[in-house]
Amino acid sequence: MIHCEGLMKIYKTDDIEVVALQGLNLTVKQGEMMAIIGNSGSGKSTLLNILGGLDRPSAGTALVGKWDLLKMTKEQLIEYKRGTVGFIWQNNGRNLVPYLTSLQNVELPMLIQGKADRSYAKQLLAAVGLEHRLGSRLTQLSGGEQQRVAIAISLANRPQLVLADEPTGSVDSATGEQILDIFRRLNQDMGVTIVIVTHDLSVADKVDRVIAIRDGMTSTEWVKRSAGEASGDGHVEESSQDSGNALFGSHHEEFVVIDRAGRLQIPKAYLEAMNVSGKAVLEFDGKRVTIGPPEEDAVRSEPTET
Ligand SMILES: Nc1ncnc2c1ncn2[C@@H]1O[C@H](COP(=O)(O)OP(=O)(O)OP(=O)(O)O)[C@@H](O)[C@H]1O
Repeated sequence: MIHCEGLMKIYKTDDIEVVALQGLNLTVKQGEMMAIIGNSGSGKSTLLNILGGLDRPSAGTALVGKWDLLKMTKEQLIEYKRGTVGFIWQNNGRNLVPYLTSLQNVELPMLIQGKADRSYAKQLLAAVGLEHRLGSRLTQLSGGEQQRVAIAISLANRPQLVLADEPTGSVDSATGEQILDIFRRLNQDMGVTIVIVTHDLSVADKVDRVIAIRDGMTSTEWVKRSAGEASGDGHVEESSQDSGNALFGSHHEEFVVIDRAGRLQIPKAYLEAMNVSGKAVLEFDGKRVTIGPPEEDAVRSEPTET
């Protein structure tokens, strides 16, 4: 469904250039529900905006379904935004028209497309548990209910892909959980691919896969283990918070992402602990690669006896 390779985004202002994505690789399968996490400024929103057709990539490959996001014309971009992809923002104001009812809000994108379908709009509101609030104006709905209307709106034009930017960011944790359960149901029932960008680590339990972005590149990936695997021998390797292993415990298997050119990101904490900067020594024993400081640095960093 999504294939990004070597994706670059450079923002140019008068006198500076900001490299927001620097060769990012990402593949998302059709029908997958996954999350992207990362520190502030790591490039999550930039990636989501590119996938949503709201921003243009600078270079690389970005394919979504049949669309090539680097080569699309303006007209194709409009068609893509209306028909292929649905977007949910943290800030409801961007999703919803406050003086319309829930039902009118869901019908609006259909009308813009010239494809009014009241019964499908009702069906979507029922799917998010709001069949009893069809005629309510948005001001009469709670934050969580408004977010559910936003989910129904994102599905109005039957997109194959839904992108959600911090969908649980402005609701309490119980409501956040409900929203994620709705996503999961829609993902299973309608087969829609869902990509969630979030700071909320509890999202990990609700998705198939979590990918971390660091400095504009995908760095680490956690894949949810099946119930049998998770209970296995219960052995979980401990490592620093920065590597992320401690984030999701034994329910997820952690992988480092290696791009086609063989590049990977080593967590800063590991490099500092090894006293490695600039260059390192790699050893391969036929099965595993070990990385360490160059010999003279290793000797220098060893404690001296007195
Ligand atoms: N329109 C823009 N013009 C210039 N720089 C930008 C622009 N948008 C984002 N950036 C920069 O690109 C980098 C990535 O920003 P981005 O918003 O994608 O990060 P993020 O991971 O979504 O952060 P947050 O979690 O805080 O939303 C940051 O250094 C940011 O300052």
